[in-house]
Amino acid sequence: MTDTILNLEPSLGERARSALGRRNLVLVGLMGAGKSAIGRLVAQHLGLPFIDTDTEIERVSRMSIAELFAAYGEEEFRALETRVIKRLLRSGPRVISTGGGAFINDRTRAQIQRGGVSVWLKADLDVLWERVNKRDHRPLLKTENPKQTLKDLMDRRYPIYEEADITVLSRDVRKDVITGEVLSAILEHCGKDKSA
Ligand SMILES: Nc1ncnc2c1ncn2[C@@H]1O[C@H](COP(=O)(O)OP(=O)(O)OP(=O)(O)O)[C@@H](O)[C@H]1O
Ligand SMILES: O=C(O)C1=C[C@@H](O)[C@@H](O)[C@H](O)C1
Ligand SMILES: [Mg+2]
Repeated sequence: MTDTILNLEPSLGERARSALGRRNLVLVGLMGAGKSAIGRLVAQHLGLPFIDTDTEIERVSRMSIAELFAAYGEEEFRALETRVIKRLLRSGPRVISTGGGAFINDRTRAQIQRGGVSVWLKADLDVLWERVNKRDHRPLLKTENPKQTLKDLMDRRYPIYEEADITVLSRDVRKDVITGEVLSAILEHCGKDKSA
């Protein structure tokens, strides 16, 4: 006789997965918001494959994002980003972490709104700056005053990220905490929880 009690309740991840159904989960937000880090953890809890669009673009082009910007310019990069995201959305469901500018592009945003549930990881300037200033591989931040550039991007982009289905505040707490908040928000947004 064992006194182990099996917990057969579905986990938060399982309930969120059920609520999501066939839809993709798409993380959007500025550089450093945590889209890649949190996206990967959320995908593990949902039991879905994870993909980062910047990584996928680098894989298909066999160039780094910085090289793509330098060789072809931002416009060509955006066109490639739109094509890659369209393909990923069609072959889901999966968790997709997008590059910081993806949701700002009208065509890409419309595709994301059709093919997935979008989550904006919103963060304030100091949190973002703390995270991005450690590395200098981001082409848009190669300016005289990168912190001011980040602030300008926030001013221009935050009204557009606001169109995402879900907003979660990304801040300096454990990644597990943000991951849990994303899963709870999926449950709430998607309404019915079929497995509960
Ligand atoms: N809640 C958190 N607490 C502490 N560090 C975090 C948290 N979330 C993310 N980070 C760290 O911040 C850095 C930036 O996160 P990440 O690369 O996931 O951002 P991103 O939104 O994907 O940025 P980009 O658009 O440039 O790809 C990483 O080093 C990551 O580990
Ligand atoms: O915010 C942006 O526009 C970008 C963010 C990165 O993820 C990359 O997609 C690229 O550096 C552009
Ligand atoms: Mg990323």
